[in-house]
Amino acid sequence: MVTGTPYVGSEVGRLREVIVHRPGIELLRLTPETMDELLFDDLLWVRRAQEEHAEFCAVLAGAGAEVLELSDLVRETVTVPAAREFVLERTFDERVHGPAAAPVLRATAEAMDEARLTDLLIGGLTKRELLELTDEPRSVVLHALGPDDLVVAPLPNHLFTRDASCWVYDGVAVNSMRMPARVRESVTYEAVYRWHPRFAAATFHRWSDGPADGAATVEGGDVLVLGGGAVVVGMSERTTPQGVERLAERLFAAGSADRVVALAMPKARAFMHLDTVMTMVDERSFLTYADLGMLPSYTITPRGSGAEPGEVELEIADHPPERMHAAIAEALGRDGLRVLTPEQDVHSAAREQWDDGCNALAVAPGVVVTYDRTMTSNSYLRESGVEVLEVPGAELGRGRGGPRCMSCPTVREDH
Ligand SMILES: NC(=[NH2+])NCCC[C@H](N)C(=O)O
Repeated sequence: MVTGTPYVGSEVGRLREVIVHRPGIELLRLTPETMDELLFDDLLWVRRAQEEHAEFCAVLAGAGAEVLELSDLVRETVTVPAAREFVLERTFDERVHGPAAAPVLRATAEAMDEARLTDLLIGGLTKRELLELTDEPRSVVLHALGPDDLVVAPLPNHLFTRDASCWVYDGVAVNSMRMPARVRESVTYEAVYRWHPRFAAATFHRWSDGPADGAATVEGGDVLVLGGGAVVVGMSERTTPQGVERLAERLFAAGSADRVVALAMPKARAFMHLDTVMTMVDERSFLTYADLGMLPSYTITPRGSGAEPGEVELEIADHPPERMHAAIAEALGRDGLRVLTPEQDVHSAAREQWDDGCNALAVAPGVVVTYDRTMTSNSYLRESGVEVLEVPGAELGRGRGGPRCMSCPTVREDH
Protein backbone atom coordinates (compact mmCIF):
# COMPACT_ATOMS: atom_id res chain seq x y z
CA MET A 1 0.00 0.00 0.00
CA VAL A 2 1.40 3.38 -0.97
CA THR A 3 0.65 6.27 1.35
CA GLY A 4 -0.41 9.40 -0.49
CA THR A 5 -2.12 7.58 -3.36
CA PRO A 6 -5.81 7.25 -2.60
CA TYR A 7 -6.53 3.63 -1.74
CA VAL A 8 -9.01 2.11 0.71
CA GLY A 9 -8.11 -1.53 1.27
CA SER A 10 -10.60 -2.35 4.00
CA GLU A 11 -13.17 -1.16 6.52
CA VAL A 12 -10.96 -1.54 9.58
CA GLY A 13 -7.31 -1.27 8.53
CA ARG A 14 -5.42 1.74 9.88
CA LEU A 15 -7.03 4.97 8.70
CA ARG A 16 -4.41 7.21 7.10
CA GLU A 17 -6.31 9.98 5.33
CA VAL A 18 -9.92 11.06 5.53
CA ILE A 19 -12.16 13.86 4.26
CA VAL A 20 -14.51 15.49 6.79
CA HIS A 21 -16.64 18.62 6.74
CA ARG A 22 -16.98 21.02 9.63
CA PRO A 23 -20.58 22.20 10.03
CA GLY A 24 -20.83 25.72 8.62
CA ILE A 25 -23.25 28.32 7.28
CA GLU A 26 -25.19 25.67 5.38
CA LEU A 27 -26.56 24.51 8.75
CA LEU A 28 -27.56 28.04 9.71
CA ARG A 29 -29.89 27.99 6.72
CA LEU A 30 -31.97 25.17 8.20
CA THR A 31 -35.34 26.23 9.54
CA PRO A 32 -38.29 24.23 10.88
CA GLU A 33 -39.86 24.64 7.43
CA THR A 34 -36.89 23.43 5.42
CA MET A 35 -35.31 20.80 7.65
CA ASP A 36 -37.42 17.86 6.45
CA GLU A 37 -36.66 18.46 2.82
CA LEU A 38 -33.00 18.91 3.71
CA LEU A 39 -33.06 15.55 5.54
CA PHE A 40 -32.53 16.81 9.08
CA ASP A 41 -34.80 15.84 11.95
CA ASP A 42 -34.00 18.83 14.07
CA LEU A 43 -32.14 22.13 14.00
CA LEU A 44 -28.58 22.13 15.28
CA TRP A 45 -26.94 24.54 17.65
CA VAL A 46 -24.24 25.14 15.11
CA ARG A 47 -21.58 26.59 17.41
CA ARG A 48 -21.74 23.55 19.65
CA ALA A 49 -21.85 21.20 16.66
CA GLN A 50 -18.62 22.81 15.44
CA GLU A 51 -16.98 22.16 18.81
CA GLU A 52 -18.11 18.56 18.73
CA HIS A 53 -16.82 18.22 15.21
CA ALA A 54 -13.46 19.66 16.20
CA GLU A 55 -13.20 16.94 18.86
CA PHE A 56 -14.06 14.32 16.26
CA CYS A 57 -11.25 15.62 14.03
CA ALA A 58 -8.82 15.64 16.94
CA VAL A 59 -9.62 12.00 17.70
CA LEU A 60 -9.02 11.04 14.06
CA ALA A 61 -5.74 12.94 13.96
CA GLY A 62 -4.73 11.40 17.28
CA ALA A 63 -5.31 7.98 15.76
CA GLY A 64 -2.83 8.80 13.01
CA ALA A 65 -5.07 10.00 10.18
CA GLU A 66 -4.46 13.08 8.08
CA VAL A 67 -7.73 14.99 8.25
CA LEU A 68 -8.71 16.89 5.11
CA GLU A 69 -11.43 19.53 5.40
CA LEU A 70 -13.81 19.48 2.47
CA SER A 71 -14.21 23.25 2.27
CA ASP A 72 -10.42 23.67 2.10
CA LEU A 73 -10.31 21.15 -0.73
CA VAL A 74 -13.10 22.98 -2.55
CA ARG A 75 -11.45 26.37 -2.10
CA GLU A 76 -8.18 25.05 -3.48
CA THR A 77 -10.01 23.32 -6.32
CA VAL A 78 -11.92 26.36 -7.57
CA THR A 79 -8.68 28.26 -8.12
CA VAL A 80 -8.27 26.00 -11.18
CA PRO A 81 -10.18 27.67 -14.04
CA ALA A 82 -11.49 24.40 -15.50
CA ALA A 83 -12.80 23.32 -12.08
CA ARG A 84 -14.50 26.67 -11.58
CA GLU A 85 -16.12 26.38 -14.99
CA PHE A 86 -17.28 22.84 -14.16
CA VAL A 87 -18.97 23.73 -10.87
CA LEU A 88 -20.55 26.94 -12.19
CA GLU A 89 -21.94 25.07 -15.16
CA ARG A 90 -23.58 22.54 -12.86
CA THR A 91 -24.74 24.90 -10.11
CA PHE A 92 -26.58 27.42 -12.25
CA ASP A 93 -29.14 25.78 -14.36
CA GLU A 94 -31.84 27.35 -16.51
CA ARG A 95 -34.19 24.60 -15.40
CA VAL A 96 -33.70 25.60 -11.76
CA HIS A 97 -33.14 29.34 -11.93
CA GLY A 98 -34.89 30.18 -15.19
CA PRO A 99 -33.27 31.53 -18.35
CA ALA A 100 -33.45 35.13 -17.13
CA ALA A 101 -31.66 34.71 -13.81
CA ALA A 102 -29.24 31.84 -14.53
CA PRO A 103 -26.67 33.87 -16.52
CA VAL A 104 -26.74 36.74 -13.99
CA LEU A 105 -26.24 34.34 -11.10
CA ARG A 106 -23.44 32.65 -12.88
CA ALA A 107 -21.68 35.91 -13.69
CA THR A 108 -22.03 37.00 -10.06
CA ALA A 109 -20.51 33.75 -8.82
CA GLU A 110 -17.80 33.91 -11.47
CA ALA A 111 -16.64 37.22 -10.06
CA MET A 112 -16.26 35.81 -6.52
CA ASP A 113 -12.92 34.91 -5.00
CA GLU A 114 -12.42 31.27 -4.09
CA ALA A 115 -13.44 31.61 -0.43
CA ARG A 116 -16.71 33.33 -1.27
CA LEU A 117 -17.45 30.90 -4.06
CA THR A 118 -16.84 27.95 -1.72
CA ASP A 119 -19.30 29.44 0.77
CA LEU A 120 -21.85 29.79 -1.99
CA LEU A 121 -21.39 26.24 -3.27
CA ILE A 122 -21.77 24.65 0.16
CA GLY A 123 -23.80 27.25 2.04
CA GLY A 124 -26.10 28.47 -0.73
CA LEU A 125 -27.12 32.07 -1.45
CA THR A 126 -30.15 34.10 -0.43
CA LYS A 127 -31.84 36.70 -2.62
CA ARG A 128 -30.71 39.41 -0.21
CA GLU A 129 -27.09 38.27 -0.50
CA LEU A 130 -27.40 38.21 -4.27
CA LEU A 131 -28.78 41.74 -4.41
CA GLU A 132 -25.83 43.02 -2.40
CA LEU A 133 -23.67 41.93 -5.30
CA THR A 134 -25.75 42.75 -8.36
CA ASP A 135 -28.86 44.60 -9.52
CA GLU A 136 -31.97 42.48 -9.61
CA PRO A 137 -32.34 40.95 -13.05
CA ARG A 138 -35.79 40.96 -14.65
CA SER A 139 -36.62 37.39 -13.73
CA VAL A 140 -39.94 35.93 -12.69
CA VAL A 141 -38.11 33.31 -10.65
CA LEU A 142 -36.25 35.90 -8.58
CA HIS A 143 -39.16 38.30 -8.39
CA ALA A 144 -41.32 35.59 -6.87
CA LEU A 145 -38.82 34.95 -4.07
CA GLY A 146 -38.93 36.68 -0.70
CA PRO A 147 -35.84 38.71 0.30
CA ASP A 148 -34.44 35.93 2.48
CA ASP A 149 -35.43 32.99 0.31
CA LEU A 150 -32.65 30.87 -1.07
CA VAL A 151 -31.66 31.35 -4.69
CA VAL A 152 -29.03 28.63 -4.45
CA ALA A 153 -29.90 25.81 -2.04
CA PRO A 154 -27.46 24.97 0.77
CA LEU A 155 -25.94 21.49 1.08
CA PRO A 156 -26.17 20.74 4.83
CA ASN A 157 -25.59 17.04 4.27
CA HIS A 158 -22.03 17.70 3.18
CA LEU A 159 -21.47 17.06 6.89
CA PHE A 160 -21.86 13.39 5.98
CA THR A 161 -18.87 13.09 3.69
CA ARG A 162 -19.34 9.32 3.49
CA ASP A 163 -22.18 9.30 1.03
CA ALA A 164 -21.67 11.36 -2.11
CA SER A 165 -18.40 9.66 -2.95
CA CYS A 166 -16.73 6.54 -1.64
CA TRP A 167 -13.34 4.98 -2.22
CA VAL A 168 -13.33 1.27 -2.80
CA TYR A 169 -9.85 -0.27 -3.20
CA ASP A 170 -7.97 1.63 -5.91
CA GLY A 171 -10.84 3.71 -7.22
CA VAL A 172 -13.66 6.04 -6.31
CA ALA A 173 -17.39 6.09 -6.88
CA VAL A 174 -18.79 9.59 -7.25
CA ASN A 175 -22.38 8.76 -6.63
CA SER A 176 -25.73 9.47 -8.15
CA MET A 177 -27.69 10.49 -5.03
CA ARG A 178 -31.20 9.32 -4.30
CA MET A 179 -32.50 12.47 -2.58
CA PRO A 180 -32.89 15.78 -4.46
CA ALA A 181 -31.37 17.67 -1.49
CA ARG A 182 -28.07 15.82 -1.98
CA VAL A 183 -27.63 15.68 -5.75
CA ARG A 184 -25.23 18.65 -5.98
CA GLU A 185 -22.89 17.14 -3.38
CA SER A 186 -21.51 14.85 -6.08
CA VAL A 187 -20.54 17.86 -8.18
CA THR A 188 -18.32 19.05 -5.32
CA TYR A 189 -16.46 15.73 -5.15
CA GLU A 190 -16.19 15.35 -8.90
CA ALA A 191 -14.43 18.72 -9.08
CA VAL A 192 -12.14 17.91 -6.13
CA TYR A 193 -11.08 14.52 -7.48
CA ARG A 194 -10.53 15.85 -11.00
CA TRP A 195 -8.74 19.11 -10.25
CA HIS A 196 -7.43 19.33 -6.70
CA PRO A 197 -3.63 18.87 -6.91
CA ARG A 198 -3.78 16.14 -4.29
CA PHE A 199 -5.95 13.97 -6.50
CA ALA A 200 -5.38 15.30 -10.02
CA ALA A 201 -1.89 13.83 -10.21
CA ALA A 202 -2.87 10.43 -8.81
CA THR A 203 -4.12 7.51 -10.88
CA PHE A 204 -7.22 5.70 -9.73
CA HIS A 205 -10.24 3.99 -11.21
CA ARG A 206 -13.72 5.46 -11.48
CA TRP A 207 -16.54 3.23 -10.31
CA SER A 208 -19.40 5.52 -11.34
CA ASP A 209 -20.28 8.70 -13.18
CA GLY A 210 -22.04 10.83 -10.58
CA PRO A 211 -25.45 12.32 -11.41
CA ALA A 212 -25.15 10.91 -14.95
CA ASP A 213 -25.84 7.48 -13.41
CA GLY A 214 -29.44 8.60 -12.91
CA ALA A 215 -31.60 5.93 -11.32
CA ALA A 216 -28.60 3.67 -10.61
CA THR A 217 -28.08 5.37 -7.27
CA VAL A 218 -25.44 4.26 -4.76
CA GLU A 219 -24.53 6.04 -1.51
CA GLY A 220 -21.31 5.46 0.41
CA GLY A 221 -23.15 4.72 3.66
CA ASP A 222 -24.28 1.50 2.01
CA VAL A 223 -20.83 0.36 0.90
CA LEU A 224 -18.55 -1.66 3.19
CA VAL A 225 -15.07 -2.49 1.88
CA LEU A 226 -14.48 -5.88 3.50
CA GLY A 227 -10.90 -6.20 2.27
CA GLY A 228 -9.15 -8.68 -0.02
CA GLY A 229 -11.37 -7.95 -3.02
CA ALA A 230 -14.72 -8.30 -1.23
CA VAL A 231 -17.39 -5.61 -0.84
CA VAL A 232 -20.77 -5.60 0.92
CA VAL A 233 -23.45 -3.21 -0.34
CA GLY A 234 -26.82 -2.51 1.24
CA MET A 235 -29.75 -2.11 -1.13
CA SER A 236 -31.55 0.45 0.96
CA GLU A 237 -33.76 3.49 0.74
CA ARG A 238 -30.83 5.04 -1.18
CA THR A 239 -28.89 2.40 -3.10
CA THR A 240 -30.62 0.53 -5.92
CA PRO A 241 -29.95 -2.99 -7.25
CA GLN A 242 -28.97 -1.52 -10.62
CA GLY A 243 -26.49 0.74 -8.82
CA VAL A 244 -24.96 -2.31 -7.13
CA GLU A 245 -24.69 -4.27 -10.39
CA ARG A 246 -22.98 -1.39 -12.16
CA LEU A 247 -20.56 -0.91 -9.29
CA ALA A 248 -19.77 -4.65 -9.28
CA GLU A 249 -19.24 -4.69 -13.03
CA ARG A 250 -16.71 -1.86 -12.90
CA LEU A 251 -14.87 -3.28 -9.89
CA PHE A 252 -14.62 -6.67 -11.60
CA ALA A 253 -13.56 -5.23 -14.98
CA ALA A 254 -10.64 -3.46 -13.29
CA GLY A 255 -9.76 -6.57 -11.27
CA SER A 256 -10.03 -4.51 -8.06
CA ALA A 257 -12.66 -6.75 -6.47
CA ASP A 258 -14.06 -10.17 -7.31
CA ARG A 259 -17.07 -10.52 -5.04
CA VAL A 260 -19.87 -8.21 -3.97
CA VAL A 261 -22.49 -9.25 -1.45
CA ALA A 262 -25.71 -7.25 -1.81
CA LEU A 263 -28.12 -7.16 1.14
CA ALA A 264 -31.83 -6.51 0.54
CA MET A 265 -32.62 -4.02 3.30
CA PRO A 266 -35.93 -2.64 4.50
CA LYS A 267 -36.55 0.75 2.85
CA ALA A 268 -37.01 3.04 5.82
CA ARG A 269 -35.58 6.32 7.01
CA ALA A 270 -34.24 4.86 10.28
CA PHE A 271 -32.29 2.32 8.19
CA MET A 272 -31.45 4.73 5.37
CA HIS A 273 -27.96 3.31 4.85
CA LEU A 274 -26.41 -0.03 5.76
CA ASP A 275 -23.96 1.70 8.09
CA THR A 276 -26.83 2.86 10.31
CA VAL A 277 -27.50 -0.75 11.27
CA MET A 278 -24.25 -2.61 10.63
CA THR A 279 -20.59 -1.61 10.70
CA MET A 280 -17.35 -3.57 10.85
CA VAL A 281 -15.19 -3.13 13.95
CA ASP A 282 -12.34 -5.58 13.38
CA GLU A 283 -11.30 -8.20 10.81
CA ARG A 284 -14.18 -10.51 11.66
CA SER A 285 -16.62 -8.57 13.87
CA PHE A 286 -19.68 -6.58 12.95
CA LEU A 287 -21.71 -4.34 15.21
CA THR A 288 -25.37 -4.81 14.29
CA TYR A 289 -28.75 -3.50 15.36
CA ALA A 290 -30.87 -6.07 17.18
CA ASP A 291 -33.96 -5.44 15.09
CA LEU A 292 -32.18 -5.70 11.73
CA GLY A 293 -32.83 -9.41 11.57
CA MET A 294 -31.52 -11.57 8.78
CA LEU A 295 -31.81 -10.24 5.23
CA PRO A 296 -32.02 -11.92 1.85
CA SER A 297 -28.69 -11.49 0.06
CA TYR A 298 -26.96 -12.01 -3.27
CA THR A 299 -23.36 -12.84 -3.99
CA ILE A 300 -22.22 -11.29 -7.27
CA THR A 301 -19.04 -12.57 -8.89
CA PRO A 302 -17.55 -12.20 -12.40
CA ARG A 303 -18.48 -15.05 -14.72
CA GLY A 304 -16.24 -14.09 -17.61
CA SER A 305 -15.78 -11.20 -19.97
CA GLY A 306 -18.84 -9.72 -21.63
CA ALA A 307 -19.43 -8.86 -25.27
CA GLU A 308 -17.70 -5.46 -25.24
CA PRO A 309 -14.19 -4.80 -23.96
CA GLY A 310 -14.35 -3.77 -20.30
CA GLU A 311 -17.68 -5.52 -19.85
CA VAL A 312 -17.97 -8.37 -17.42
CA GLU A 313 -20.76 -10.87 -17.17
CA LEU A 314 -22.11 -11.20 -13.67
CA GLU A 315 -22.78 -14.46 -11.87
CA ILE A 316 -25.49 -14.06 -9.23
CA ALA A 317 -26.11 -16.48 -6.35
CA ASP A 318 -29.08 -15.67 -4.16
CA HIS A 319 -29.28 -16.63 -0.51
CA PRO A 320 -32.25 -16.95 1.84
CA PRO A 321 -32.23 -14.64 4.90
CA GLU A 322 -30.74 -17.25 7.23
CA ARG A 323 -27.59 -17.37 5.10
CA MET A 324 -26.85 -13.64 5.40
CA HIS A 325 -23.95 -14.01 7.82
CA ALA A 326 -22.62 -17.08 6.01
CA ALA A 327 -22.63 -15.17 2.70
CA ILE A 328 -20.63 -12.31 4.23
CA ALA A 329 -18.25 -14.75 5.97
CA GLU A 330 -17.62 -16.55 2.67
CA ALA A 331 -16.84 -13.26 0.96
CA LEU A 332 -14.43 -12.50 3.79
CA GLY A 333 -12.85 -15.93 3.43
CA ARG A 334 -13.69 -16.85 7.02
CA ASP A 335 -15.58 -19.67 8.69
CA GLY A 336 -17.95 -17.30 10.43
CA LEU A 337 -18.51 -13.75 11.61
CA ARG A 338 -18.52 -12.39 15.12
CA VAL A 339 -21.80 -10.52 15.31
CA LEU A 340 -21.92 -7.98 18.13
CA THR A 341 -25.45 -6.96 19.10
CA PRO A 342 -25.64 -4.94 22.30
CA GLU A 343 -27.90 -6.48 24.90
CA GLN A 344 -30.58 -3.98 25.80
CA ASP A 345 -34.34 -3.69 25.86
CA VAL A 346 -36.22 -3.06 22.64
CA HIS A 347 -36.85 0.63 23.35
CA SER A 348 -33.30 1.42 24.22
CA ALA A 349 -32.01 -0.56 21.21
CA ALA A 350 -34.26 1.47 18.89
CA ARG A 351 -33.20 4.75 20.52
CA GLU A 352 -29.50 3.94 20.27
CA GLN A 353 -29.86 2.90 16.63
CA TRP A 354 -31.62 6.21 15.90
CA ASP A 355 -28.73 7.97 17.67
CA ASP A 356 -26.23 6.13 15.45
CA GLY A 357 -25.01 3.65 18.05
CA CYS A 358 -24.23 1.16 15.27
CA ASN A 359 -22.41 3.75 13.16
CA ALA A 360 -18.90 2.97 14.40
CA LEU A 361 -15.91 4.23 12.45
CA ALA A 362 -12.87 1.99 12.80
CA VAL A 363 -9.53 3.81 12.87
CA ALA A 364 -7.59 0.54 13.20
CA PRO A 365 -8.66 -3.10 13.70
CA GLY A 366 -10.60 -3.23 16.97
CA VAL A 367 -10.43 0.54 17.59
CA VAL A 368 -13.56 2.53 16.79
CA VAL A 369 -14.97 6.04 17.11
CA THR A 370 -18.59 6.37 18.29
CA TYR A 371 -20.82 9.02 19.86
CA ASP A 372 -20.74 9.29 23.64
CA ARG A 373 -24.55 9.23 23.87
CA THR A 374 -24.91 5.59 22.83
CA MET A 375 -23.71 4.38 26.20
CA THR A 376 -25.04 0.83 26.17
CA SER A 377 -23.56 0.06 22.76
CA ASN A 378 -20.26 1.58 23.81
CA SER A 379 -19.95 -0.47 26.98
CA TYR A 380 -21.01 -3.60 25.13
CA LEU A 381 -18.26 -2.99 22.59
CA ARG A 382 -15.73 -2.54 25.37
CA GLU A 383 -16.85 -5.75 27.06
CA SER A 384 -16.33 -7.44 23.71
CA GLY A 385 -12.72 -6.29 23.64
CA VAL A 386 -13.13 -3.35 21.26
CA GLU A 387 -11.40 -0.08 22.09
CA VAL A 388 -13.95 2.75 21.91
CA LEU A 389 -12.97 6.38 21.35
CA GLU A 390 -15.99 8.50 22.22
CA VAL A 391 -16.81 11.85 20.67
CA PRO A 392 -19.63 14.18 21.73
CA GLY A 393 -22.72 13.81 19.58
CA ALA A 394 -25.47 15.80 21.27
CA GLU A 395 -25.76 18.27 18.35
CA LEU A 396 -24.08 16.40 15.51
CA GLY A 397 -26.41 13.43 15.99
CA ARG A 398 -29.47 15.48 14.99
CA GLY A 399 -28.68 15.10 11.30
CA ARG A 400 -29.02 11.29 11.55
CA GLY A 401 -25.42 10.43 10.98
CA GLY A 402 -22.60 9.21 13.18
CA PRO A 403 -18.80 9.01 12.97
CA ARG A 404 -18.78 6.65 9.98
CA CYS A 405 -21.20 8.87 8.05
CA MET A 406 -19.09 11.95 8.79
CA SER A 407 -15.93 10.50 7.25
CA CYS A 408 -14.79 9.70 3.74
CA PRO A 409 -11.60 7.64 3.98
CA THR A 410 -9.27 8.26 1.07
CA VAL A 411 -6.33 6.24 2.37
CA ARG A 412 -6.83 3.19 4.53
CA GLU A 413 -4.60 0.16 4.91
CA ASP A 414 -5.56 -3.42 4.14
CA HIS A 415 -6.18 -5.40 7.30
N1 LIG B 1 -23.85 7.17 5.86
C1 LIG B 1 -24.88 7.65 6.50
N2 LIG B 1 -25.59 6.86 7.27
N3 LIG B 1 -25.22 8.91 6.30
C2 LIG B 1 -26.26 9.56 6.98
C3 LIG B 1 -26.77 10.71 6.19
C4 LIG B 1 -27.82 11.50 6.90
C5 LIG B 1 -28.42 12.57 6.06
N4 LIG B 1 -29.18 13.50 6.81
C6 LIG B 1 -29.33 11.96 4.97
O1 LIG B 1 -30.48 11.76 5.22
O2 LIG B 1 -28.94 11.70 3.88
